[in-house]
Amino acid sequence: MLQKLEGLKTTLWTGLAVSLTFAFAFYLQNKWQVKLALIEQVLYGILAVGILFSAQFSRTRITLLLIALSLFYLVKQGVIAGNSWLNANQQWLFVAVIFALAYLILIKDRGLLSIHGVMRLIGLTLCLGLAKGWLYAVDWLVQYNQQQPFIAFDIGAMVVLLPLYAVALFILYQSLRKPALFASSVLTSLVITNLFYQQQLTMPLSVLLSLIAIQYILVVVIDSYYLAYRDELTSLPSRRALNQYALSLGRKYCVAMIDIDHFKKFNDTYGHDIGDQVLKLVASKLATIRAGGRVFRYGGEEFTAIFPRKTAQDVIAELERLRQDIADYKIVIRQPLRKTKKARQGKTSNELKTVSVTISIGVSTRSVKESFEQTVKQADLALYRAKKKGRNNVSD
Ligand SMILES: Nc1nc2c(ncn2[C@@H]2O[C@H](COP(=O)(O)OP(=O)(O)OP(=O)(O)O)[C@@H](O)[C@H]2O)c(=O)[nH]1
Repeated sequence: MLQKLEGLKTTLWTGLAVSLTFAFAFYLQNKWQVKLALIEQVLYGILAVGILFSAQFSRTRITLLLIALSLFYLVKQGVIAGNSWLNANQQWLFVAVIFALAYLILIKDRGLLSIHGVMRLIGLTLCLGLAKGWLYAVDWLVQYNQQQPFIAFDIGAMVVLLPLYAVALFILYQSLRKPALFASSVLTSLVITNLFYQQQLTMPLSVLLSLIAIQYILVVVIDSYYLAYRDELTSLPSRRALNQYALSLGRKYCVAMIDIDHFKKFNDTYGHDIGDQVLKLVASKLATIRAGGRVFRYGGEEFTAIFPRKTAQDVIAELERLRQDIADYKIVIRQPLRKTKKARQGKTSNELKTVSVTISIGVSTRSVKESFEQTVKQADLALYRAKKKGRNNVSD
């Protein structure tokens, strides 16, 4: 049910933003070429800020990535010994980084200074081992193929490309499946790092790493913003965003309170998970609001629409359109057959069922000297009247 590419938008936006940043960097290279020495110094600051900032926000995976970038840069700059070892093991380390990125996509952000942190370090060490094993395996295959040819193509040439494409496809899939800025950013970094490694992208290491590190810092900033102001389930702006928005309203506006009818019964019949999916669908319909309105998730199965510079009379037609749109929407759900023998045996049911929900709406125009909270209260009373009138209607 509802198998959509929910992360498509985030993936495309991230790809576009990163491509534009790099295009811009190329366009402006005359400007920064002369300041390379400064960029090399500033990068230390960017990396340090990124590590502290991401750690503060418990974005462990980003902290780990930035620590790895810092170590790499310190070695490359000769601050830490090991550059010749790095060059000699370039291929191995690159494959290990590819595996490590896939690993980071699979795990969750957990406290670094805890048992989880130790587990993550073990996981990353395993990636190094896995990469070594892969190189040995390919070596062995190449030798075996020379003695008894059984593979038509040059497998040796695929030693990096094969894991790279496999992991890139895996991360692309994860990134498209659900909106996740982290996965989308890792994907773009993987593409960029590969272009750099293949020498198709020529720019100083310090500039490349600065752009990548800034990208990860932005991921933390944007994700934190969304965490604070977006409702996680519906992706609509949250109650906090509503309160913030209310402060920017002028004297003339109207408020609509929107509530799903008999949602408790719906949850009881189909289960909380299906209830969640339906909430998401209703929210996505409400997000198509016109007439200059903005919709927020007020809480539970209640939403609020604000129309600046409008009266209730101006927006009733639009609210009616939304109400009708949702009432007409046939939602296909996969109903679990909990009581059947098949279900008891742990087999999932494939029974598809079409359901629909309705909404009731109460709308109120702000009166002179009325506070935002008072207008919301009036809209709530109108909603109560809509429910009393039999639900699935708009009341003012
Ligand atoms: N699945 C799901 N259910 C939720 C969520 N938030 C609130 N609910 C449920 O929404 C239901 C609200 O029920 P009520 O306030 O009694 O109202 P109602 O059943 O919609 O009936 P009317 O509003 O009178 O039409 C409760 O069962 C809550 O558990 C959520 O995020 N997900």
